[in-house]
Amino acid sequence: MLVKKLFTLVFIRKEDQILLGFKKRGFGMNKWNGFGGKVEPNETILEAAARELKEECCLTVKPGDLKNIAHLEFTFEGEPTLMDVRVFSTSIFEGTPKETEEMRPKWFRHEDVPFEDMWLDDKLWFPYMLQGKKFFGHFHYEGFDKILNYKIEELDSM
Ligand SMILES: CSc1nc2ncnc(N)c2[nH]1
Repeated sequence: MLVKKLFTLVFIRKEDQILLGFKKRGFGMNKWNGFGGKVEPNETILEAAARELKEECCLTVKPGDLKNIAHLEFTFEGEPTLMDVRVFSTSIFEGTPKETEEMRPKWFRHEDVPFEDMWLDDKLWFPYMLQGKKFFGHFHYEGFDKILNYKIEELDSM
């Protein structure tokens, strides 16, 4: 039976750019990604998203300004884990992105998003996000470098 683990993933937008962070250690190391991580028992998902963003690139957002734009699930052949990733986005933030021990932040134009240095699934669902759509995606991996199958469904509301 699958063990579900809840994660947040935050994308900060500014005009025609999106903020990504280069992960310097831990899970997803050496990949560009959004900001986020685990949800602690004593916090809401929105509070966790705002906390991780601050910890990882020193930006401050109000939890209430985070819009839930996607729900992603990741499963892995032969593994009992289901990663339940709640994706949030906002263009309302305070501060300037700063490098931390965890992440090196950088603004990217949409056409310059470095998919070759990101999780394989990102190039499949980023277009939905960049076009302002809401969606559900499930990606079934074999290891971390092969997607056996996936589905993406647009949603009218989250
Ligand atoms: C383990 S598979 C995976 N793909 C991902 N894409 C974007 N952000 C993540 N945290 C991701 N994890």
